[in-house]
Amino acid sequence: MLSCIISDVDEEEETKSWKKLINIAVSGAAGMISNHLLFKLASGEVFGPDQPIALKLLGSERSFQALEGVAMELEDSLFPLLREVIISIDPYEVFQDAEWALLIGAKPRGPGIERAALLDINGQIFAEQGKALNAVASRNVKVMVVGNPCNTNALICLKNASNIPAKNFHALTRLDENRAKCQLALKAGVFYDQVSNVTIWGNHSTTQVPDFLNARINGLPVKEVIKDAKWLEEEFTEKVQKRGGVLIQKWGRSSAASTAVSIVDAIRSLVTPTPEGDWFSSGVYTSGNPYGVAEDIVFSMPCRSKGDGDYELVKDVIFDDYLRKRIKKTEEELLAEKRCVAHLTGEGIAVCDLPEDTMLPGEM
Ligand SMILES: NC(=O)C1=CN([C@@H]2O[C@H](COP(=O)(O)OP(=O)(O)OC[C@H]3O[C@@H](n4cnc5c(N)ncnc54)[C@H](OP(=O)(O)O)[C@@H]3O)[C@@H](O)[C@H]2O)C=CC1
Ligand SMILES: O=C([O-])CC(=O)C(=O)O
Repeated sequence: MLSCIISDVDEEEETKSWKKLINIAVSGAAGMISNHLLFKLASGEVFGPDQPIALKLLGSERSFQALEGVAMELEDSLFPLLREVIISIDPYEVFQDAEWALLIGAKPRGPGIERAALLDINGQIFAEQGKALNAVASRNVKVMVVGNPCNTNALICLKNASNIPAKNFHALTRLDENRAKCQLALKAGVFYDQVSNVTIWGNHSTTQVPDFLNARINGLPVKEVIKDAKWLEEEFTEKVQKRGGVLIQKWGRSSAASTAVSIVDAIRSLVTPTPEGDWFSSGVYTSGNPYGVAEDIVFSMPCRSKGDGDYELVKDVIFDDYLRKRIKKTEEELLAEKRCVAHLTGEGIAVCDLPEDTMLPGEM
C-alpha cells in the first residue's frame, strides 16, 4: 500500500464548516474512465464543496506504476477537498471503511473471447470484491458497478456481500439514459434539459429498452412531440442500444469521458433530491418491484431519491405491448446471464445458454 496524506484537516481553517471525511474506493483506477472520474471526485463537483474525501485506489501488479502516476497527478492538482490518496492492489485495504465503492476495473472483451468466458473472468473479480466489501467496508457502503457486464457483475458482487443491503448495489445505466436524452432532444429540436422521465429498462447491453412511452419533452409525453412512431421504435431505440459500439468504431476505444460524467450524474442522483416529478435510471436489485420484472436480478428501472444515498422505485409508469415485449427480452437475457454465473453467486452449477445476439453496447 502506498499512502499520501495531502494535508491534515486544520480546525482553524475554513474546514470547520466541512462535513466528516468520507472514503471513496475506486477499482480500475489506472484505466481510462477513472482518469476522467477521479479529478471530478477530487474537485468537489460530485459530493459538494463542503465534503472532504479520501480516495482509495485499487490497481493490480500490472497497473501499479500507472497508479503511482495517477496519484502524483492528483497530488499536483492541489484539490483542497482531497485529504488522502491511497493506492493498493489489495481490495481488503482499499475497501476498508469505504462509504462508496466505484467498481470500474474489468477485463475488456477482446477478439475471440466468448461472452460466457467474459462473464466468468469478470465474475471472479466481482465475487472477490464482494467478499472484500462484505468484510471491511462501511455497512452502508453504496456500490456502483461500471465494469462490464455490469448488471450481472453487480449481482455477483451483492451475492458475495450478504452483510450489505442488496439495495445498496447499482449497475451503471446512466450513460444509456444520457444517450437517450440526447437523441430525443436532437430529434425534437430542444435543449436536453427539456427531456425528462427517461427510463432505461433492463440490461446494459443491446437488449436494453430506452422508454419513450413514459419519457417527456417540455413536460409533454414524447409521442405528442415526436409523432414519428417508426423512428421511436426503430431508429431511436437502436441508436441508444448501439451507441457504445458506434463510438468504439470511431474512436478505437470505448466511451470514457461520457461514462465518467454519467457516473457523476448517477452518484449525484443519489446524494441530491430528485427534482419533483422526475426520475433517473439505475440498475438495481429486483426485490418486490412493482413492474412484474423477475426477482433476484439486477435490472435497470426508474428510481427517485430523497438525496440520502437511498432510492425508491417509481410506481406511476405505464406500459404498452411494445414496452412489455422489449422488457421481457432484456429480462430473459439477464436471467440467462444469471444461470451462467451460478457458480459465483452460490447457486449451484452454472449453465450457459446465452442468447446468441447477446452483446455489450460496445460490441457490434
Ligand atoms: N456501464 C457502462 O455504462 C460502461 C461500462 N464500461 C466498462 O467499464 C470498464 C472499464 O473501462 P475503461 O476504464 O475504459 O477500461 P480500461 O481498459 O482503460 O481500464 C480497465 C481497468 O480494468 C482493470 N482490469 C481488471 N482486470 C483486468 C484484466 N483481467 N485484464 C485487463 N484489465 C483488467 C485494469 O486495471 P488493473 O490492472 O489495475 O486491474 C484496467 O486499468 C470496462 O469493463 C468497460 O466495458 C465502459 C463504458 C460504459
Ligand atoms: O462495451 C463497452 O465497454 C462500452 C460500453 O459499455 C458502452 O459504451 O456503453
